[in-house]
Amino acid sequence: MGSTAANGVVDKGVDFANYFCTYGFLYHQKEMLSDRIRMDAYYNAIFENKHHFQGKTVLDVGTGSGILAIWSAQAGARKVYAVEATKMAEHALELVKANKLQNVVEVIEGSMEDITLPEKVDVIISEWMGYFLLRESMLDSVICARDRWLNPNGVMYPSHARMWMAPIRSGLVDQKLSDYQGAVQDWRSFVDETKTFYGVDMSVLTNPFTEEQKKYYLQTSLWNNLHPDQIIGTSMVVKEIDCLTATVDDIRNVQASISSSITEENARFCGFGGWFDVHFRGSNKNPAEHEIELTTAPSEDSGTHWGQQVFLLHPPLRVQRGDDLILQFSMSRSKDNHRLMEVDLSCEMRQSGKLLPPFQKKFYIE
Ligand SMILES: C[S@@+](CC[C@H](N)C(=O)[O-])C[C@H]1O[C@@H](n2cnc3c(N)ncnc32)[C@H](O)[C@@H]1O
Repeated sequence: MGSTAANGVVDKGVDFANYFCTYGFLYHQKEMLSDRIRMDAYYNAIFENKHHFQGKTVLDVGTGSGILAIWSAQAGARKVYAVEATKMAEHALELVKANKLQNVVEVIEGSMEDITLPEKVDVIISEWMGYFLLRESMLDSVICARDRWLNPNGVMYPSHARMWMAPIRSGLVDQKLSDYQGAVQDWRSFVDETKTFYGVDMSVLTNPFTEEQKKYYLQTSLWNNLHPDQIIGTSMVVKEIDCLTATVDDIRNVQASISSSITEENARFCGFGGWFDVHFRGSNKNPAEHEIELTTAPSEDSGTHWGQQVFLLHPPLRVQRGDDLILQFSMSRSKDNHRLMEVDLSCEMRQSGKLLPPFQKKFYIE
């Protein structure tokens, strides 16, 4: 069942069952708390910029276990409002008390959109990023909180975000094609057996089954930890977001005309890798003393729980160093679940100065 009705209104009950429920489990919070790159970035952003926190009021949007609220208090905040939609709020409260910060951190169980604070805040901190930055659409809640509760000179943690893409090579392209072919082959045997043993001809469902499997194996983006060697062209910035000024309309549909030059000789172009970074810079009026970056780019020795999203091309193409890829990128929210995304790509390739006909691909970020 989708969480978004035909008129675009989100059904909060379904959204809770589909999206929030996993955040109510400690094992899921632990996964995020164990991501050293994520943790170090937020920790350093707070403790290397204590001037933003000392004596200030802070709002932590989606506090989960309470970690960012606790760090904000330890960095000297006067008051921290820690808002969490799920029952994880109860664990956050226990953790706050166990760390003797209950006089500073107030845990509020409820949806950010529904709750009321007694005052405006100087800092909004949140870890709202999903796969390829915008999956989960949690930034909407942070924007809503900012518009309602941030003081005019307040700062956002993080303050900026970017989406990136680059052409890649990947053996997943062969594996997924083979998985798809195997599923279709298996369906044929299933149709034969059902007719033989149970007297029902299922072949009328062959096309819908094939379409379903095609979407699953060939058009759904994949979580992957890419090695930097798998990148075969220059990286492209797809979207830049200033968290202090962005609106929900700015992020609902992401569109970009971008290009990449192939940097590898005679490479197999298997698709695109997508990732993001965020920065903690404070604001123009109130800059950070130490700017911190959290990147989820392919890395040789360390990865984040976000990994990268891989969009595979079937069939892969042979490319040469100096070839240009000219890309029209469009990402919008899935019609029946605003937290999932659909990506449309149109790609033209200039090989040895010659423009080849464009190809179009549709992908789903599920
Ligand atoms: C990615 S987790 C981050 C948790 C914690 N801040 C951390 O950094 O470890 C996001 C949390 O925000 C909560 N959340 C998402 N949208 C929310 C909303 N609109 N109101 C309140 N909580 C929300 C989720 O339930 C989840 O616990």
